[in-house]
Amino acid sequence: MIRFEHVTKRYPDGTTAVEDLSFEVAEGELVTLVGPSGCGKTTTMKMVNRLIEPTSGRILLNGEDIAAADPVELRRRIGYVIQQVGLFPHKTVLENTATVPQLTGTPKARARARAAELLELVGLDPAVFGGRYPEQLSGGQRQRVGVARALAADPPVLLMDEPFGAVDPVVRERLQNEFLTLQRTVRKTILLVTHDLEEAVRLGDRIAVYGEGTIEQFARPAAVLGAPATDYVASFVGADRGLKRLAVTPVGEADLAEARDGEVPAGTVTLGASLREALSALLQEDAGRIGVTDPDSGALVGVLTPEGVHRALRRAEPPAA
Ligand SMILES: Nc1ncnc2c1ncn2[C@@H]1O[C@H](COP(=O)(O)OP(=O)(O)OP(=O)(O)O)[C@@H](O)[C@H]1O
Repeated sequence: MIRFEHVTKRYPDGTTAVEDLSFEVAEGELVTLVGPSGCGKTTTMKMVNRLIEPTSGRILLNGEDIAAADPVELRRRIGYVIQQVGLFPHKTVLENTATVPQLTGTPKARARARAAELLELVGLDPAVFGGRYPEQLSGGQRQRVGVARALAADPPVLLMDEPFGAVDPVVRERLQNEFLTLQRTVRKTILLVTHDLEEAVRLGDRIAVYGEGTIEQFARPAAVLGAPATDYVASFVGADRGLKRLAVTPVGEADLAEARDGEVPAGTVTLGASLREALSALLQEDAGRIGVTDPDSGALVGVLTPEGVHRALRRAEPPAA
């Protein structure tokens, strides 16, 4: 779907931002680009929608060399979500979301109906939030509008640059989870830039770990955590791999104990929530057990205890390095 072939970008002052990059993102795949500041992630991404032109090499979108495409037409096929969401301050949430489809000729009523659906999809009730202005939203809500707006034009490809960067860790984790659920339905081809390894691991089907201007490892999250390809990746992944795994390991049915007769646990998480979320809920409960509910029906599926967390972590043990 997106294919980089020996792409190098040198800026006019001589800085080499990326060197000889080759990788491919499959259709419907979410690839995260992660690495320290200045390693070339944003440059990589902006070359896909031609905000930046490569010095050499080429980028193919669906087999077509993007250098031959009309940039405006190209950007219509590629959604772009950035950290500073860039909502129009004088337009309501609904108007912001409906902007692109309206620009491309969708009749106003239809664009708005679709915008309302998308707001619903990103967890914002259009009846409550549709009429608000961006300044009347929290940071997390603004980022959801940014995602809804990018999806409104229904582009097959999404570029996301630190899309959940501006919110606190708890909101961030919730947004990431919602986004993953959403991605299961919309199946866009996504390149997502982050400097946060946990985010990269949690969201990515595959991760590109950047060194300086080159990709050190391009692999599935479990492989990056469990079998770092180079010393650089190993040190970037860090010593606390076990803890990071909490964030990317979901609570599964096999980890649960049966609820006691008539038990109504005070704290709950949904099946599929991360172990980190579950552990955080567990630590707040004196009972040492929390309920786990079905994400669709809300019914109690079982209870999770610290032993269950341990079991889940062992189940998810990555391959030895
Ligand atoms: N217009 C420019 N002119 C010269 N050098 C640039 C330009 N834009 C970026 N660079 C340099 O290219 C390198 C890669 O920058 P890039 O923005 O791609 O990094 P990044 O990995 O996205 O960093 P961050 O996480 O800090 O956003 C850096 O050394 C940066 O200083």
